[in-house]
Amino acid sequence: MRLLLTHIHELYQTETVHRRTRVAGAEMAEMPKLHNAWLLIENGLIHSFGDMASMPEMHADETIDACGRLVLPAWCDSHTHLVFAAPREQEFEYRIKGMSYEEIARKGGGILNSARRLNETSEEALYDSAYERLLEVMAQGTGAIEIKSGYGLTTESELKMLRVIRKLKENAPVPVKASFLAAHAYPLEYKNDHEAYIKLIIEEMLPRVAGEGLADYMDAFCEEGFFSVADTDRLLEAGWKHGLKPKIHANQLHYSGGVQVGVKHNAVSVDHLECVGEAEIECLRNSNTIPTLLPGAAFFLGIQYQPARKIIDAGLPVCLATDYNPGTCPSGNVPLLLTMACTQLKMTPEEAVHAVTLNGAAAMELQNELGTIAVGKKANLILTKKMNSLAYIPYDFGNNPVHKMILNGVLY
Ligand SMILES: N=CN[C@@H](CCC(=O)O)C(=O)O
Ligand SMILES: [Zn+2]
Repeated sequence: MRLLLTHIHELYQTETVHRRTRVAGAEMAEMPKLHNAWLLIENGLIHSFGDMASMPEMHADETIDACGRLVLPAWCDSHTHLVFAAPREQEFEYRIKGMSYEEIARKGGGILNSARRLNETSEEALYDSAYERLLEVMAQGTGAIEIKSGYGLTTESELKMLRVIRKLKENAPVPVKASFLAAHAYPLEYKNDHEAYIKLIIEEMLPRVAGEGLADYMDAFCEEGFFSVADTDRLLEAGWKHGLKPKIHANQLHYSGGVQVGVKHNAVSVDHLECVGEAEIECLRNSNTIPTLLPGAAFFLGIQYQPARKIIDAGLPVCLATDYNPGTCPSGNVPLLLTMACTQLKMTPEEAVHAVTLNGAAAMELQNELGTIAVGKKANLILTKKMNSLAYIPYDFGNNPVHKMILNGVLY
């Protein structure tokens, strides 16, 4: 099956000779592109592309005139909690009236509230609602996604969540990565015995999760009032023993030491990063760990935004992800995330798009398959509505830039 796109107004993120695995620092502002371009897809992969002026004669099963439209790699959303049982709009109201996220959590709300609801919900119902959400975000441009467990908090419920994610992996037309996040909150029955819950995760849950091949990554919410640096240290070490690389929640609410413990364990990414100073930046500079920023959660909680400029100006890569979850960011809308990144984090449109394409792919270790327009990569692409430039996507806020999605070379 060959699909040909012609007269593409701008084709973004093109790579020819030089293949990049991530983009960092000043390079993030430079977005390679071709004007008035063509692109040929064969059997789900990018076959070739170039200038219309030098387009060779070729056969295609279907040809689309992309005049006036942009083509770019689909978004790679590397941090979500897409599987959940119920929304939490009541906590949203509590916060409007002045309660903080941590206060709500201490009273048994927040993550524990989601865990209660998930325990009462069947695997089938969880799958159906998650699949619906996945279809929604795919229609907004998402072409690869990471999904966490962490609303189970018992062995059976964590396994249930991870099986739902596995089923999504099997059935969705986009790559899905799974992270094991039993260390999301201490269940009430372990409130005064943290050691017993850590033991349960390490000795009972992890061997089963790894044994069934249910997770790609080990996650933990390293934060004051949640999992300490010492807890996280043990959990990440145990994850590695079962072949799970770390990818963790760090420095959302405090300068918690989460970045340092993540880097110590060679985490693929450390995510959130509202609280980042010189020590965290220095630590990241000497690592391969990708700083992943989740401005949607900062927006929705009304807390400080992540210092993206400081991180990029230090020569580091920045990845952006939605954090789609029922508590702190009930939205998986990447175009809206791009607007926040530009208006609040002061990232340029090019930096922001790099952060959710190549760097998003890298934060899921999919940089060799996705994230740029390169020969042999998977054809998961966005064909936009008519627009002039990349900047129009974050500028046109609240609106969906997608005209058609191309996933595995198939039009949606
Ligand atoms: N910060 C921790 N975990 C989620 C929120 C989970 C929840 O409140 O349900 C997050 O990434 O923001
Ligand atoms: Zn999260």
